[in-house]
Amino acid sequence: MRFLDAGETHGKALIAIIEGFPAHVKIDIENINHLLQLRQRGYGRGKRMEIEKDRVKILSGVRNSFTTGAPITLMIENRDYENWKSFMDATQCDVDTKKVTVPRPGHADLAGCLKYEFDDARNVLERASARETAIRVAVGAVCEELLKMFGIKLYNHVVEIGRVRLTKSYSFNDTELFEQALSSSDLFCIDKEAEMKMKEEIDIAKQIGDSVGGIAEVICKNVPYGIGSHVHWDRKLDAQIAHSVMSIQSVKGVEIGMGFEAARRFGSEVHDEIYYDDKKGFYRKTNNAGGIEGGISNGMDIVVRAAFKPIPTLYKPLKSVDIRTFQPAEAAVERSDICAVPAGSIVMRAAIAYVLANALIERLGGDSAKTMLETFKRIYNKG
Ligand SMILES: Cc1cc2nc3c(=O)[nH]c(=O)nc-3n(C[C@H](O)[C@H](O)[C@H](O)COP(=O)(O)O)c2cc1C
Ligand SMILES: C=C(O[C@@H]1CC(C(=O)O)=C[C@@H](OP(=O)(O)O)[C@H]1O)C(=O)O
Repeated sequence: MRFLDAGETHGKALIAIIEGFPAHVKIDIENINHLLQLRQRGYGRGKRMEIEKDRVKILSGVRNSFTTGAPITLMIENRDYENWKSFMDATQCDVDTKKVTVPRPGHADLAGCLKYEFDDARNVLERASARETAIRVAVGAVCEELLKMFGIKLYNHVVEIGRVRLTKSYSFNDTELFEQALSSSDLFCIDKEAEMKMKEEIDIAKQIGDSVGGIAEVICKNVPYGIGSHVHWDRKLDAQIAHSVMSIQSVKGVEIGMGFEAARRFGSEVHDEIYYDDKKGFYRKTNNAGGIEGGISNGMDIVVRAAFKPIPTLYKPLKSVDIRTFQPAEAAVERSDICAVPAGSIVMRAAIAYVLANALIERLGGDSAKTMLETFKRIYNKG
């Protein structure tokens, strides 16, 4: 399976084409829209989210709610396009107004202008923008529909905002807690006390014209052993997850399981010892590996964390240089999010869902989900 996406942040729409998705998967469009709405939420989002009401349109590959095996085309319209038409039209538009000539440190503006030879960062930021993550969430939501058929479920939540960490301990089996956090917390946080402090952190950033990042976690449950492979670098599941998650705008670090902490411990404190029971088969008492050993899922929960840097656009702008005059200037600012970690956690979930679906298709043979289910039952003795 593969997918391409296209679309500018203030353009007409975002589009994705998923190719190689199996037939016979039931697609509930409201499940996709639900995740799109969650991605729009989160304390610290800016004014743009008041304009957009993301809903997906399925243009191909699905008939009467079931996939046909043909390429699936997804589209999300940008409501804000109406306000930008005269600057964004493909054939004729005003390219001199809304020019961005003072690049924002931390955004793609300067590097993009240098590489693509522009004196207007608008040509870069329109595509670099995390608006693109809306369509990636739609792709991930379609993938989740396939994963659900095999009992695989993904949960996302926020564990740190700026200097504030989650203090409440939790088990990866606390799935109700994760679900509750999604429906009742506007930070997707399982800990009410930490959530209050996280909001304060965002409020402080807002008051002083700054921005703030954080860490989100995704837990994937019921992933069968044996997806991904040790045999080649680009087939390793942990590598594919890291690639997919790192490609999300503003992600600067990805951890699986114990992650960076493992580097600080002795081997005996890190590796999950192996036990065997006639009923359970092989099992572990710990999951520091985060469900992946040697690039292959080992049957434990897959646990991924990502570090999101603070948003680059600051209302109190950083120092920069005008790319036409080379004179010092303050970085550009129109409007911006202050914190996008909750939204980022949904994007992360989608990025991982795509990787897991792809690896499952490879493992089980992916033309028809019916055959996949039969193979699944045969290998794993289920059902
Ligand atoms: C959901 C989401 C929303 C974002 N919103 C903004 C924003 O409003 N303003 C901004 O400058 N950056 C925002 N970003 C981050 C930038 O898109 C990102 O930093 C930029 O594209 C440069 O890429 P890099 O951080 O991966 O190097 C957002 C990121 C995410 C994931
Ligand atoms: C539009 C989204 O996020 C945008 C990501 C973004 C950026 O620079 O990455 C900048 C902002 O866009 P604008 O400049 O139009 O206010 C965010 O709102 C979205 O998440 O759907």
